[in-house]
Amino acid sequence: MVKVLEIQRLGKVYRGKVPHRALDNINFSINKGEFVGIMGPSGSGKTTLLNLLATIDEPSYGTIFINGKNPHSFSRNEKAMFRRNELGFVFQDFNLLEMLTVEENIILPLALNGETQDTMEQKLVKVTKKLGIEKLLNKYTYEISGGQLQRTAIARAIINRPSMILADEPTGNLDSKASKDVMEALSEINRTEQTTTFMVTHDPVAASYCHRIIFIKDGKLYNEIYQGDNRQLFFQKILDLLALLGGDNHLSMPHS
Ligand SMILES: Nc1ncnc2c1ncn2[C@@H]1O[C@H](COP(=O)(O)OP(=O)(O)OP(=O)(O)O)[C@@H](O)[C@H]1O
Repeated sequence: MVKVLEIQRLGKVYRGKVPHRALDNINFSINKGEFVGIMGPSGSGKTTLLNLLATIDEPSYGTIFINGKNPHSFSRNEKAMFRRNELGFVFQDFNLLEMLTVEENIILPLALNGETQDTMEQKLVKVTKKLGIEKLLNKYTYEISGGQLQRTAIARAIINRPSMILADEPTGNLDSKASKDVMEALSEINRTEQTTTFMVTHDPVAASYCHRIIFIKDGKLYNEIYQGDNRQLFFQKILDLLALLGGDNHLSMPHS
């Protein structure tokens, strides 16, 4: 198994009048092609962990290897290149640019890398077909629905074929129908492209699409569970663990 992510003894202490240990001795790894979710109560350290993986914040101790590289040992410019080439980001509020069309938003990472018009066109066609948004290319972001916005953001995240997608509450701003569309799109991409995906979520239905969920509490690993082949049972296990954790769970059932 190729490890795309390896986290060793990772810790983060926020310095302040009263220092706060937001992450404490975290160890885990993610294999190529895995779809892993992270859940935990508010304040448990999920965003902190995501920020460290995204290289926008520095660990206090421990190491992170992504694709065998330790991006925290890089210079500022190298980190920016690393983010652009190795990571794809999907956010709760989409982070698309309003003054650009769907097409322009999606090809932005390629344009920044100086790719040719032909290459951009080829990659655009492939990725937008996969996400079922090929008819929306000339629309502006205010002309499309939440689910379509998130599928556009996913297209932008994967067009460079990153080593890993980091998704931060990708269904947080969506109704249940759009959430289902987005989670099915992420699953399909994970399955067909072997895109390793790491997702923070509070939503147990979204989480039930993952192969594995890691639970954290007070900055420490608490438990992890695997989907197996029964998503309904996995969903129930997620609810049970959230109840144990004292997490906020939505008591809706997964869509079949
Ligand atoms: N910049 C900061 N300075 C000091 N403390 C911080 C900072 N950022 C986060 N914290 C603290 O670290 C802990 C973990 O926060 P974090 O945002 O990672 O939690 P979370 O699991 O993402 O929460 P939520 O689900 O509410 O988004 C919290 O107690 C928070 O108050």
